[in-house]
Amino acid sequence: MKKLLVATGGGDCPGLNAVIRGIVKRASKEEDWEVWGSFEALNGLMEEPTRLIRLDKKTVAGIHVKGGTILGTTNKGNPMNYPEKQADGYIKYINRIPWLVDRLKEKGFEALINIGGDGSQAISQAMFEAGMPVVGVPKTIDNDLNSTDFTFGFQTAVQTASESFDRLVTTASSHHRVMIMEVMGRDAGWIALYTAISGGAEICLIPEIPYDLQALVSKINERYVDGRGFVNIVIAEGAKAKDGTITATKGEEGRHAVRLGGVCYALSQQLKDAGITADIRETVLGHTQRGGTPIAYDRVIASVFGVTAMELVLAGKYGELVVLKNNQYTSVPIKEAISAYNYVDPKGTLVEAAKGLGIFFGD
Ligand SMILES: Nc1ncnc2c1ncn2[C@@H]1O[C@H](COP(=O)(O)OP(=O)(O)O)[C@@H](O)[C@H]1O
Ligand SMILES: O=P(O)(O)OC[C@H]1O[C@](O)(COP(=O)(O)O)[C@@H](O)[C@@H]1O
Ligand SMILES: [Mg+2]
Repeated sequence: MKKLLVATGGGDCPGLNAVIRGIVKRASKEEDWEVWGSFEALNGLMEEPTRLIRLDKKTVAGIHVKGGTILGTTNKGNPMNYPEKQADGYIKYINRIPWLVDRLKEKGFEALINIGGDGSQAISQAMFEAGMPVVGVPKTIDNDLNSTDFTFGFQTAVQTASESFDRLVTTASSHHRVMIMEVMGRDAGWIALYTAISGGAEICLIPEIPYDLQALVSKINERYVDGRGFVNIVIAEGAKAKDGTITATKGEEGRHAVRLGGVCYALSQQLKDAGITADIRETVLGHTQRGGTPIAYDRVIASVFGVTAMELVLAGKYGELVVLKNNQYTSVPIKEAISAYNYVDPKGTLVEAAKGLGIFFGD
């Protein structure tokens, strides 16, 4: 029997279970492959005793509709830069990739499918370069991974954000308020842009287009006559004013350098300081965007990604990331996918179309 290990890394996202099920179902058609899962990314493999689980058709039955990941995940403790406490209490960062590859082989694994975003796929590439046969599957609600039309989880996050946006519109109009809704996305404005178009926002602020505060004030004032009117703003967590800075706190040890969040409060204060007298209310959607059951579109992408990833393993095509490119399921070298970040193009057709709909980007 050949053994395959599956891991889910980075932030969770709707559709992870559908990928796991796709891999297992496709593998079960083969007589010589056995699928195992590692708990909390590769922590399950790194720990002693290991925390690994045999995945068969029974284990994965019906899980494609469930949010989160049955394997659990982590976005800390990067094995490429692993925090190791020394005897004197000092934390030393070490590269555990060669050790991990040896460990996988020692446990009898012939291949690894690593499901994760840009951060996790950098780990996949490092393991591949260290001699491990790896296939990557792109996940993230942020859609910030290059080389794929979409990552699964993104459309579900947009759906959730869009439904919340609709609710904020009715209360904004009833109270003549300025509503600011903050969505996730790290350094990319994809969730904000799609939500703004879907919901019909007046203003959409994204990291790729730093906003001019005075222009925003004028736009808001245009919407008010004799103190009556309303404005709905969608702002991406990574957005910032021209000459301004991002709103973030220091990341925890061994994680991203910064933790984004709270930009809607910063914007609210900036608008008040700039003379906006209308009531302003702020909503941070936060992790509601990451939780819950995947919408049908994400279930389809995730399920097909799972099957495609297993087929790459069967074909011995390693170092590849499964992608959806021009509506075709295919793969690209992981190295290529992580070589660039997928930003919204400020001059692209989507932003232009949004402007055509009257959405203001603060530029
Ligand atoms: N297979 C893995 N084993 C251990 N840790 C992992 C693994 N995959 C991801 N991680 C952790 O998650 C981090 C990436 O998280 P993050 O950037 O939030 O997610 P994403 O991979 O979706 O971009 C990595 O830097 C690492 O700390
Ligand atoms: O759950 P945490 O650690 O607070 O992370 C929040 C971050 O994770 C995300 O939800 C998803 O990012 P990843 O896909 O890179 O994990 C970001 O949109 C957000 O900035
Ligand atoms: Mg990421």
